[in-house]
Amino acid sequence: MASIVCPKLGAVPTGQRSCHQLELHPKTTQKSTQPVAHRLGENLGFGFRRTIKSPHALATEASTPLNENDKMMANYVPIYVMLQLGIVTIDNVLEDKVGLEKQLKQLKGANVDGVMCDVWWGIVESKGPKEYDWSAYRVLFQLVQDCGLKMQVVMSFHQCGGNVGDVVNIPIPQWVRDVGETNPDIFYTNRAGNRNIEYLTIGMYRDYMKSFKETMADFLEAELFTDIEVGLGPAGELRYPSYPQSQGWVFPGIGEFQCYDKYLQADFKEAATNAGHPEWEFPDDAGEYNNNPDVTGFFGSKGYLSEKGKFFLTWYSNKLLIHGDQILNEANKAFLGCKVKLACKLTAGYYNLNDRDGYRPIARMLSRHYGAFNFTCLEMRDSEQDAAAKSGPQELVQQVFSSVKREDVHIAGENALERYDRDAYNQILLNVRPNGVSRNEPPKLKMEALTFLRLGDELLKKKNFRLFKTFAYNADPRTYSSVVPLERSKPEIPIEELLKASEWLEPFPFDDQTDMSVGGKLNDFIDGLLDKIPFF
Ligand SMILES: OC[C@H]1O[C@H](O[C@H]2[C@H](O)[C@@H](O)[C@@H](O[C@H]3[C@H](O)[C@@H](O)[C@@H](O[C@H]4[C@H](O)[C@@H](O)[C@@H](O[C@H]5[C@H](O)[C@@H](O)[C@@H](O[C@H]6[C@H](O)[C@@H](O)[C@@H](O[C@H]7[C@H](O)[C@@H](O)[C@@H](O)O[C@@H]7CO)O[C@@H]6CO)O[C@@H]5CO)O[C@@H]4CO)O[C@@H]3CO)O[C@@H]2CO)[C@H](O)[C@@H](O)[C@@H]1O
Repeated sequence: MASIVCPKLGAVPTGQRSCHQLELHPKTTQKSTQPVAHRLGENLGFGFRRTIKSPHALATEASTPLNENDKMMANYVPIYVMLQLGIVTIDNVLEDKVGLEKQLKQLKGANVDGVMCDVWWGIVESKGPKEYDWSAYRVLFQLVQDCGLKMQVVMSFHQCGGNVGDVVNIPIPQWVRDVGETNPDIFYTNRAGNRNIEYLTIGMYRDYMKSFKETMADFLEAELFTDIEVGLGPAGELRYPSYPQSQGWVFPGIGEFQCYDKYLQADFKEAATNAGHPEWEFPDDAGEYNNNPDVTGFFGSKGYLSEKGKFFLTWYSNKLLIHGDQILNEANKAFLGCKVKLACKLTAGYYNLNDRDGYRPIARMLSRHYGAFNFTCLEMRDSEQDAAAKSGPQELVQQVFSSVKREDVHIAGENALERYDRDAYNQILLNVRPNGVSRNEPPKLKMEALTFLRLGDELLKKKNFRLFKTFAYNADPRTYSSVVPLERSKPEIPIEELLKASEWLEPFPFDDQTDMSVGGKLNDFIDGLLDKIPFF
């Protein structure tokens, strides 16, 4: 890496909390060695009150022979907004249909394409195995459809509660938790033996997806759902429950490995024995949730770079890769032929080093399922991070974007935390089109979709919503194009082939700032004045 210190474990200086093993805390990147661009106030004449032209308008003006459809789609990034977590209550009721309808119409008026919604396992199958009750979700889907919006639905096999922003508590079904009472090893377990009941280690989700498909056949036929986000772990993300607030984790603690149940212990023992090292055990010096890495032997003293450390991390990260592959394979079978795209949410903290790309093998795995890679933290800038955390979200997004594109996989994005300010919007806009809008040809770099977190009173406050509308316009929402019918997954890719994609490659260059800015500090000042005018 010439100019950018890539997000990697190996580059973490002592005491820094970034780049942890795949189950650790979520902010993985090392800061860039380049000065972070502070762009406040530089954007006059761009974003305010639509003084810029939308990507669509620019493409339409172009003199090159793009056809109309190409022009429209070339720079287009569809935008979705996440619905509230408890929109269907734990009692399986869509409580405030009238209120929601009003909000959805506001989104539609802001040219938003669609909404993302969790479909909670803990609600739909709460009464017993295979006793599904989809009624409230059908009402919700009908409402969204009537409002002219599309949907990204999340197959939420995980618990709601215990992550940042989880304002409601929706556990996994009681009957599953009852099984856990008699056999707690079905849950992820840390070294101290604490069980985590957010998500199961086993794939028991096939029937749920099949039932969803059968019950929602009419909505599928009407192409209401564009994406099926397949829940692959806590918060719906492909990860271990390695930084649970419910067990006392706070940012930026390093988190803990979650492999101490008897099944994973036996699996590791077998793998180590096959590798000629029956004496190898899990690391006993990897620290606790809120440690700083330098106080641990495994990270601080570079145990992770030893032969044994590498073996463990490879085994641990491969487990996650295989888990994702297996569940996506089931999802692919369940939704085969439907006009939907499978998607998978990812976060930070994978086995990603100076010389090892932790993301591209995942993208390669996704490629065989025609899956999309949905990444987080689009809104975050390095300069906003606590220096002690040594967190570099900008480089992380850049790396992930590049790795995913290199595998020819669709990339989508979300913001990690709720933000309604110009800096966040501008950063998101930069990340969705890292080299800006292209006038004459499709942009080389572009995300395929964007989901904004989250619908609610805060977003719909007059000032916030006004700015959001400018942002949505600059992302250039248009009518969503049809998704092609899902094809059957390609043949399984051997793990060795997947891991070949961990070779480190230079990320694609990103611009310093978006060409679709929603403005800067001065715009905020003017907005403050406008707010005093009641009818504005
Ligand atoms: O419906 C779909 C699913 O929805 C939910 O899951 C989503 C979840 O809601 C999302 O937040 C997101 O969660 C992931 C995320 O993608 C991962 O990146 C990661 O998040 C970590 C994050 O990357 C880390 O940086 C860190 O965040 C800490 C942050 O860096 C610190 O600065 C601090 O933030 C404070 C902030 O400093 C403070 O100023 C204030 O900020 C607010 C501000 O005051 C206010 O004016 C307004 O502008 O809003 C600001 C932001 O709220 O508060 C901030 C928050 O306290 O602390 C942060 C940590 O608390 O750690 C993050 C992990 O905690 O991991 C997340 C969880 O895995 O994406 C999820 C998936 O879509 C549900 O949980 C799911 O069940 C649903 O399926």
